[in-house]
Amino acid sequence: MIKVNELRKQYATHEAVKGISFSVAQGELFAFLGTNGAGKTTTMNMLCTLLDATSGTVTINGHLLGTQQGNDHIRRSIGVVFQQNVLDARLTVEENIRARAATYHLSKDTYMKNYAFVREYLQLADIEKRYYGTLSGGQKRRADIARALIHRPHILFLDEPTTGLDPKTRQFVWQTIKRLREETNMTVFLTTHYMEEAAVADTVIILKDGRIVAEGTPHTLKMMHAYDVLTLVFTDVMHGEQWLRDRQIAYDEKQGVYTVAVTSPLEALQLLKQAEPFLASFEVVKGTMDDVFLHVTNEEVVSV
Ligand SMILES: Nc1ncnc2c1ncn2[C@@H]1O[C@H](COP(=O)(O)OP(=O)(O)OP(=O)(O)O)[C@@H](O)[C@H]1O
Repeated sequence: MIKVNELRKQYATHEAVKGISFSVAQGELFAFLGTNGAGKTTTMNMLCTLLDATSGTVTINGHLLGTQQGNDHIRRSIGVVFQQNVLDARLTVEENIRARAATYHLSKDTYMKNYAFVREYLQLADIEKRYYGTLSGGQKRRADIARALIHRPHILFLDEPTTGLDPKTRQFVWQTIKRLREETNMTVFLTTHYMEEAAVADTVIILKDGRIVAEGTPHTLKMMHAYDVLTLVFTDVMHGEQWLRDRQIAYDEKQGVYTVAVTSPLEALQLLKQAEPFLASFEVVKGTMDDVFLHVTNEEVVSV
């Protein structure tokens, strides 16, 4: 659905995107992560035809970005939800969506059908007649997503869609995205700072200073860059410490709790079997996408 090759963006003296390449398959949930200022929004704006690339090639849904005709086709193929709310505060939600639909020259029948679709998916019944400017942040987000979907695009771009929302609204946004993907096979390109959102993506890319520093499934990234942690409390501390030292197991100790990094739950199990005679309690804590993010953004460039 999306193919990006050696994409670059130079702003005056600053190169914000430094030759990145990746592809996104149809129906994929693709998470684009990065430190502040890494170039996520710049990349997304280039893919959405809002910003000219300095160099590189991009095809979206088979259309080449950068030509008038290609950009027109791409705009019809994509829906975009921006970080900031972009609807007109003085119009109602339905008027905003209708105004958007007009830019795609949808027939009346198609508009009615598509409106019924977004009204149901985004639960607009209680807000469609209200002025956009009077809505809460969560209600605005529902309207923003409905507007992005009114022409039934194949690909939905979401730039930090849940930032600043309460947990219930975040959950609603996520359930809606999940449903859209399951029921319409929509491709979703997402930028986010919430690692738990990235953990459910099919593919994750992590950007730092305009370069890709990691790419893979959440599972492979966690295998490579996050450790599971085994915590141990010993009944017999002397014996426990001696056992760790004898086996040359690196550990941290805080207030009688010993922490050991393990590569898998199976390794934890093997250690637990050995330590069982002098063990009071234990816990295995799984590595997270947070660990991955911190690891790859604090260290040297890592290719996965
Ligand atoms: N119009 C512009 N002119 C000059 N520099 C810009 C412009 N827009 C962005 N930049 C710079 O380019 C870099 C990338 O910015 P961008 O907004 O793409 O990052 P981001 O990854 O989306 O960050 P954040 O997570 O903070 O939203 C930053 O250093 C930013 O200051």
